Parts: sequence; C-alpha cells; structure tokens
Amino acid sequence: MAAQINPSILSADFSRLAEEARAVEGADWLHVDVMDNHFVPNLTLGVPVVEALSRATDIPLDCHLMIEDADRWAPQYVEAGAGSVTFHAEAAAAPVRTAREIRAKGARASMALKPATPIEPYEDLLPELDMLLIMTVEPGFGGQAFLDIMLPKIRRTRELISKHGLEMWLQVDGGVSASTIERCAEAGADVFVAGSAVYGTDDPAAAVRMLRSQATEATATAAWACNH
Ligand SMILES: O=C(CO)[C@H](O)[C@H](O)COP(=O)(O)O
Repeated sequence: MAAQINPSILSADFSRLAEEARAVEGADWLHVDVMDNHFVPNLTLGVPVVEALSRATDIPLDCHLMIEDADRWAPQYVEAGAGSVTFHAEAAAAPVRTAREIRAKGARASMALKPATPIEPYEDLLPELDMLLIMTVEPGFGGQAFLDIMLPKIRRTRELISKHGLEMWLQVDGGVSASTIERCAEAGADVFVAGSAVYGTDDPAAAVRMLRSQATEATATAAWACNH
C-alpha cells in the first residue's frame, strides 16, 4: 500500500477552512486537530466545525482529539462525520470501551501516545485499534521540530504490530517534512500527518504528492515492509 499523507489543518487558514480542505485534493485523510486548552495549551475547534468540514469535503476526516475526558467525547466525533477518531492514551480512562464505541459507530479507532508515553503497556490493546499514533513533537502546536528520539518507539511499535500479525496503521504526527519523512517510513510508519510541510507551501496538493512518493519509496526498501 502507498504511504498515506494526512495534511493537518492546524497549519491551514482557519478563516477559509472549506477552501483549505479543497486545496489538498488527493490527500488520503484530512487531519483535524481538536484541542481543548486543558490536555494541551492550545484551543482549536470542536464538534460543530467537524460537522461543517465533513459537509465541505469528500476527503475523510481523521480527528485527533487532544482533549481531556476523551471517553465521553470520542463517539460524538464519529457522529459529527469523522471516519477515524484518535484519542490519547493519557486522556482515556477506558481506552478499550472507547475504541469499541468508535468502531461500533462505524469509524476507525485510533489511540495516540505523547512522546514520554511508552508503547509497551498498551501491547495487549493493539487488536482493539485500527491505528496507533506516535507523536513526534509534544502535542499542542504546529511547526515544531521533529523529535528523532521517537524513532526507536516507532520501530518497537512496528515490531509489536508484526508480532501480533495485525493490519493496523502506524501514524506519526509532528515535524513531518521532506527531510524527516523517510526516517519515519524506514522505522515503520505508514501514515504521515504533515501541517506546515503541506500548508506552508504554495501548492499544498503538490506537497502531498511529493511527500507520498518520498515515503512510499523509503518504505519499499525498509526491512519491516520487505519482511511483511
Ligand atoms: O497534532 C499536532 C500538534 O499537536 C499537529 O498535527 C502537528 O503538529 C502538525 O504540524 P506540523 O506538521 O507543522 O508539525
């Protein structure tokens, strides 16, 4: 499968969100950063904006909830039109129940880990998930530098996915650009969130195509993909 590129609207012009969604035609998913100013020190958007975005674009919505009380809110984002809902392990009291509710409502269930949260305690939960998101910056803001100290965690997570024979996706988010995407792909990521590397360019759709081709090429020679 070709690498998937999910532009993050955190780096888009919020006064023209519908147009900005259309500007990345060809993207696999539109990554929607929901922040509540409690789980992270930033405030973005909520359910009504996700409902409006789902009417404005045919690109499926990949909602990343950087909010407290994720168990309560996650199902509401499926109802709002998200095709994939990611909650944070650090914000979910009942991650298995929440993942099952997301799936039961018809969306892909995903869980995110902040940089200091290890994957190992969550190994037994992986079959409950369609995607695992490894944050490669501290969540809260776009435009931060990629944390390459996360590469070993990406590798270990890919090994766990292979060990359990799972088809789940492995997403990375934060500082993903032309100069970091290949390292992420080689380590085992197959879904890439990119904010400034897409919306910070004159041609966001071309940036998506370029990043996808770089990541797909790096994956083709990666040991994890060759042994798959
Ligand atoms: O979740 C996020 C921040 O918490 C954003 O999706 C992420 O930072 C994207 O921006 P960039 O690609 O510019 O780093």
